Amino acid sequence: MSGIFITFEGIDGAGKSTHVQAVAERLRAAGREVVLTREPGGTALAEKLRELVLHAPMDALTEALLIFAARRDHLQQVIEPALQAGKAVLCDRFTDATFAYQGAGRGFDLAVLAELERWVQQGRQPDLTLWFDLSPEVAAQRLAGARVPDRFESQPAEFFRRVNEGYRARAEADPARFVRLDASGTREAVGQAIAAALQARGL
Ligand SMILES: Nc1ncnc2c1ncn2[C@@H]1O[C@H](COP(=O)(O)OP(=O)(O)O)[C@@H](O)[C@H]1O
Ligand SMILES: Cc1cn([C@H]2C[C@H](O)[C@@H](COP(=O)(O)OP(=O)(O)O)O2)c(=O)[nH]c1=O
Repeated sequence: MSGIFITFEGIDGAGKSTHVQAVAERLRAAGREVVLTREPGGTALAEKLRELVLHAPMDALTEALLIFAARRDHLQQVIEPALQAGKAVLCDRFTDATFAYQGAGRGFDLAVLAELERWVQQGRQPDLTLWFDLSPEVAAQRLAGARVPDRFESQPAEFFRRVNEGYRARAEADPARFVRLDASGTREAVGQAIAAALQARGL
């Protein structure tokens, strides 16, 4: 069985974590070995970088470099070996998040991000990206009281509107890879849309 790389994307509170497990169970039931991971993070080194990125003040280039450094380690230590071994890798966020948060959200140079993407990923892209498209207002309502906000979650709604539009631009640039989910529906409706998308790809 060949490996498959699926990423989950969307603004904070869009519902990604809620659905990762169900996708894992579906793939396991179909006989696949599944690796569940996340970014920034997924290795000991990348989790240390995650702590810094989420909590230490820094400028935009430093932030982008740390995120891509974490990604490089994650790809080499976890993602690539799992894919070579024929496993399914489910990753809560990947490079589309960098284009959406650092690029569209913070206004960092997209051309520099594209160059870092090329260096770090050497052509590796997810096979499928599930984009949970949700308005910042609904996401904020869902998150209210749910958890302590990190450096990103404490941003104003306008920031998340830009981030969501950043995701839209990435999805429009690569429609074959992306599935846009209307994340404003019930958990059941979103789950059904995900199941349909997986089924359409023979998963
Ligand atoms: N379709 C939905 N309708 C209402 N609440 C939801 C829905 N999906 C998720 N939630 C809730 O919204 C919050 C954020 O969801 P979560 O999956 O943690 O988002 P993310 O991982 O994208 O940040 C959680 O409290 C979750 O239980
Ligand atoms: C992967 C990635 C995440 N982020 C941000 C988005 C999130 O606010 C934060 C952590 O993501 P996430 O794992 O979704 O946090 P949580 O488990 O609290 O939902 O990192 C970036 O800014 N750029 C990136 O490239």
